Order: sequence, then C-alpha cells, then structure tokens
Amino acid sequence: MAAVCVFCASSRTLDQRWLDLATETGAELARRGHTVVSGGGCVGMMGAVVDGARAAGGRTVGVIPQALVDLEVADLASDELLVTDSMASRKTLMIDRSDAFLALPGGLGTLDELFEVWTTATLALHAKPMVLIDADGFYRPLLDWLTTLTDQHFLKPAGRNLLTVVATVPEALKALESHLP
Ligand SMILES: C/C(=C\CNc1ncnc2c1ncn2[C@@H]1O[C@H](COP(=O)(O)O)[C@@H](O)[C@H]1O)CO
Repeated sequence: MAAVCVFCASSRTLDQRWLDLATETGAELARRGHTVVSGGGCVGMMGAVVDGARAAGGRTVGVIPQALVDLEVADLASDELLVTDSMASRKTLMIDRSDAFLALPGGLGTLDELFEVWTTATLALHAKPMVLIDADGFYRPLLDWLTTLTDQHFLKPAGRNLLTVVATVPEALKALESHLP
C-alpha cells in the first residue's frame, strides 16, 4: 500500500469521459489499498478522483494553498487537508507525502506538477515511480515532441524512461505497483 499522488485537471468544463477516467482512477487506487494524495480541490477531475477514492472506501489527503481554498473548493471531506502558504510549498508537500505519482490529462498546472516530479527525478532528488495515463492519445503530441528532444540529444533516454506511459487505469496500477519497493 502506498500514498499515490494524482495530478490532473481542475477545469470545470470537461467532457464526461475525463471525469469518468478520474473517478475510475481514484476508485481503483482505493480498491487496491492506496491512499490518494491530491491538490486538495473539489473541482474538475481533481474532485472526481477523490470522490471516486472515497466512494470505494479509500483514504484521501489533500494539499492546497490558502490562496486556492475558495477558487478550487477545498476538499473538506479529505481525511487530511493540508493548507500551505504558497504554490511552491504545496508542490513540495505533495511530493514529500507521496510514494508514487500518477498523471492524468490536465492543463498547465498538471504539466507543471508532472515536470517538477520528472525533472527532480532526473536529478536523482527522488526515485519515486511516475506513471502517465495517455488516455485516448491525449499526451501523444507532447510525447512525440519529447522523442524529438531525445533524438536530438536534448533529453537523455534514461531521463525519458523514468516516466512510464500507459493507456489505461489497470495498466497504470500494474506499472506503479511493479516499481514500488
Ligand atoms: C508558482 C509556482 C508554480 C506555478 N504553477 C503551478 N504549480 C503547481 N500547481 C499548479 C500550478 N499552476 C496550477 N497548479 C495546480 O495544478 C492543478 C491542476 O491544474 P490544471 O491547470 O487544471 O491542470 C490545480 O490544482 C492547480 O492549482 C511555484 O512552484
């Protein structure tokens, strides 16, 4: 059992399929006994992940900066809700409190969080597993561009390979669990 940090969209105007993906992710993590660590908001896919986890009997930990408590609707139903004084300290605390990271489709915030954990892993500042769910090819253009960066020697294959890319939630859980100590 691990604390798995889920990065995903906060947008309130998404297709239902993305919300369903987030609900399935939270529920599957909970069913397998993992704690969900999240950005501590109830909006968009972030809210669907924690709702899915709790509906399946799981434990959730939310980490939210004071400035976003109203904007992202702080998840008061969390088993633990940690309120930070800045965006940077939120990210640090989410990383510290987690054993592994799972990224779903999202916007700039999700990309920022994913690249923070990925770049710090390339610097060997942590060795926690990172999995990206490329559902419906959402991340394909980004992944193709990262392949170009690797081909042109801007990115080392070893760094690229620190991120495991899968297409579905069951594959993500399998990949995460195979990398956990
Ligand atoms: C100020 C700092 C970083 C700025 N960027 C962000 N860092 C961390 N988390 C962020 C950032 N911007 C938005 N977020 C959060 O990501 C979640 C998903 O957002 P999305 O845009 O819908 O994908 C959401 O909770 C945002 O608050 C210093 O490090």
